[in-house]
Amino acid sequence: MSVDQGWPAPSATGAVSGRVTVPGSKSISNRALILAALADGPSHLTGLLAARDTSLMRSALVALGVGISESGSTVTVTPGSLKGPASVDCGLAGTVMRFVPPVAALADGMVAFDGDAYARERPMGVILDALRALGVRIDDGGTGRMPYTVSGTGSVRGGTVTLDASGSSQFVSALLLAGARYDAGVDIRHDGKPVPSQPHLDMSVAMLRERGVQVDDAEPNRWVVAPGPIRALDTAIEPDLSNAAPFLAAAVLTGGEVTVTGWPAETTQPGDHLRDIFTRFGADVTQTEAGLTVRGTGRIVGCDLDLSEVGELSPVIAAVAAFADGPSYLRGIAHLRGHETDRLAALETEFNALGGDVTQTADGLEIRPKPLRGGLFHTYADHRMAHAAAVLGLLVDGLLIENIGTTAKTLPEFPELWSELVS
Ligand SMILES: O=C(O)C1=C[C@@H](OP(=O)(O)O)[C@@H](O)[C@H](O)C1
Ligand SMILES: C=C(OP(=O)(O)O)C(=O)O
Repeated sequence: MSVDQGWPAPSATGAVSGRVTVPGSKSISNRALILAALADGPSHLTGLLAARDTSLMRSALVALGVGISESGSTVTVTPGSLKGPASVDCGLAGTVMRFVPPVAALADGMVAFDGDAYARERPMGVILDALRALGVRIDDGGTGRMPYTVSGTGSVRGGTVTLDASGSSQFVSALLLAGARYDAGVDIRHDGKPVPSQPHLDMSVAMLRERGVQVDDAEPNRWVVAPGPIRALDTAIEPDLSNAAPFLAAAVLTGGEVTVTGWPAETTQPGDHLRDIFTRFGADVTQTEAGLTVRGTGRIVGCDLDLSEVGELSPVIAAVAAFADGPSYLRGIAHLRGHETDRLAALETEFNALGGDVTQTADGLEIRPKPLRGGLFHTYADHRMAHAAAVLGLLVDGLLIENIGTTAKTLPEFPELWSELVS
């Protein structure tokens, strides 16, 4: 086995400026695939992300009996009768390991789930218990973790379920996406500390409503999905605004100007919060028909930010904060310990290994800027750790990113797009 010497992160020789087009949103793509698979007819999807997480989702749905074909840039999803036996590889994709079991519960037969080694560490018990409460047979050997099997009978009773989704919004989204197809629909009640990632919940609800599903989310911490058909819908997937973060950060840190094309005027994506976040760090942000433009002003202001709604942005935000004029406090992100890796521990360890001064708190990170030196930055199979490392590498000579290929989880083109923009 060859030893990974690390990918030399390009350093910025001046202000980084340019235009970037990022591919489709992971979160919208995987929701669109699930909803099309459960719909009342074929759906045509354009702009679907082609990356590891979406390819795992496609394979999972095909294994269950869904037809998926591709012609040019259009992916056609044709619902089929859902059947086991089948095996699903979840990789490290939260959207596959959480969103597919409620779909597999509708299949007739047994569906076995497994994934990457670290996927077994990611929290799963809440969604498995919720499915059990809705009448689904699940065997996880009593672990509450992967691997597990879902043994369906072709229908799910559904009804009311109470769960604690403070560990991940995906537990709620998973039930929302399939719930209309359950006999009694689903009435989800959250009981616990606040549910993170509100934009992702809004995304699930909005995408269901676009397909004619009745969802009542008027009461806090409760979502009621009426039973009924999910209408097929031809739709274009928005660019992934969270994956735009490192490119825009390059402008903030180098006093450059970067435009991300096709930024939607309205969206439920958490990445839209970057407009506000980068403004708070001191950048100029403008949105036009051409896209979103971020211009670095030469001043990077230390910030106190509650990132609970937009946790997936945290690694890149932490990298920007490492060069600010004062300390930054990132709060509300304890649930990042259950992401691709324990992101709070990973960011603390890797930034400090370069000479940084980062401390984990109970629910976030304190980042006190210090001069950083080069070295090998470990990425823990986490695409967003790689993005954070690339951002640091702009201003730190000799930074090597271990396993840059991990960016294929949601943006396989990252190394090329990054090199093109920075050099
Ligand atoms: O529903 C989704 O598509 C996602 C929800 C969020 O999960 P958590 O609520 O577990 O953070 C987010 O971090 C993840 O990248 C994608
Ligand atoms: C947390 C993330 O992914 P997942 O969908 O695997 O949970 C992420 O992309 O930052």
